[in-house]
Amino acid sequence: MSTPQDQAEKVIEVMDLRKTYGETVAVDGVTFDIRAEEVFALVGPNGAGKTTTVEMLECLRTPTAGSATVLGQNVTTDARSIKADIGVVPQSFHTFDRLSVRENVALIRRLYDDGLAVETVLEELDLTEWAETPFQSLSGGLQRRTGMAMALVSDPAVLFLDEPTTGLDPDARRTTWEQIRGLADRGTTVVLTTHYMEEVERLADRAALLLDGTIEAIDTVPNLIERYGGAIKVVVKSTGEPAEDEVIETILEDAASEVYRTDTGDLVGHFEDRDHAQETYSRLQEAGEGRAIDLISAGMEDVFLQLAGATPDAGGEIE
Ligand SMILES: Nc1ncnc2c1ncn2[C@@H]1O[C@H](COP(=O)(O)OP(=O)(O)OP(=O)(O)O)[C@@H](O)[C@H]1O
Repeated sequence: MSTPQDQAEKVIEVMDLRKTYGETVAVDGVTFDIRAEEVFALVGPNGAGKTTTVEMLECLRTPTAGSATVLGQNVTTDARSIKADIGVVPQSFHTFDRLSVRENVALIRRLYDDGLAVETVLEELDLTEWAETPFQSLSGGLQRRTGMAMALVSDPAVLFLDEPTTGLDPDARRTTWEQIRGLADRGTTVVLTTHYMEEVERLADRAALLLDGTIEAIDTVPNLIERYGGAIKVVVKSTGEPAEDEVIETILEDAASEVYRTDTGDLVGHFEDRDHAQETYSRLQEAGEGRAIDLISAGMEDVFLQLAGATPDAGGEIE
């Protein structure tokens, strides 16, 4: 049965795309599509093939085999016109470091016949206050934001962001998420690569998990979590007095599909059903009289753990 989402306009269509560098298979035959106005995340640890995949879509690398279209145009034969229609913010990008934010954005604007007014883009990304500041004097977060402004001033239908918040502090990361979400809400299709699972949960409509050049799973974020995230957990923190846990333990034993005690003495119950977990959590709170009890939902970290056997650290490594 086709759903409304299936019928949404496909902005990018990828068929059995492959890229090898000598003996190294970087992308091993991936097939997926990206729909209009969604935020689509390619996730995976270092070396999974995320950058190579998007660089083929950005027409920066030639596929070894397979095919891909961006806005109906072929990445191998229509590179010039695709490049004119997309915006790209790589992890590191070229600017004139001594020129101001406004001057850098204006320089890019001049390369295009059509596009947005420089001031509009600066406002959209909350950069007006920094417009006169030389690029080299900006914080990492503002430099990244200037890169986004430079990519957006041509008014692209699709924006590619390579690890948009790597190296940013939590505040700058949250601001970036809000701005990216805002762009998608106003009609830009956003394709991003990341190894931050929280970023995927906060930002992405759909995600594809890449491992060793192949797609292990692809779906909406809630569907991925429901399918691969595993149990919802209710955790009753230890008081150091196991005798105090009798009533609590009985409630958990009766309700949960599995109950165990951690090394630190916390009691953990697993639930498949959210409502059942919530109801048990409420009963435990009543019975526990002020005991610390947590209801922990599954998330993308759990999805990654399930599919890759480990979660990536801040640097994207999973060893
Ligand atoms: N120019 C290149 N020449 C040779 N091998 C390459 C080249 N670029 C990437 N690779 C290899 O291809 C594989 C996929 O790399 P890619 O950069 O696409 O992964 P990634 O998921 O984007 O990783 P990261 O998060 O580190 O950017 C890796 O084994 C990498 O070493």
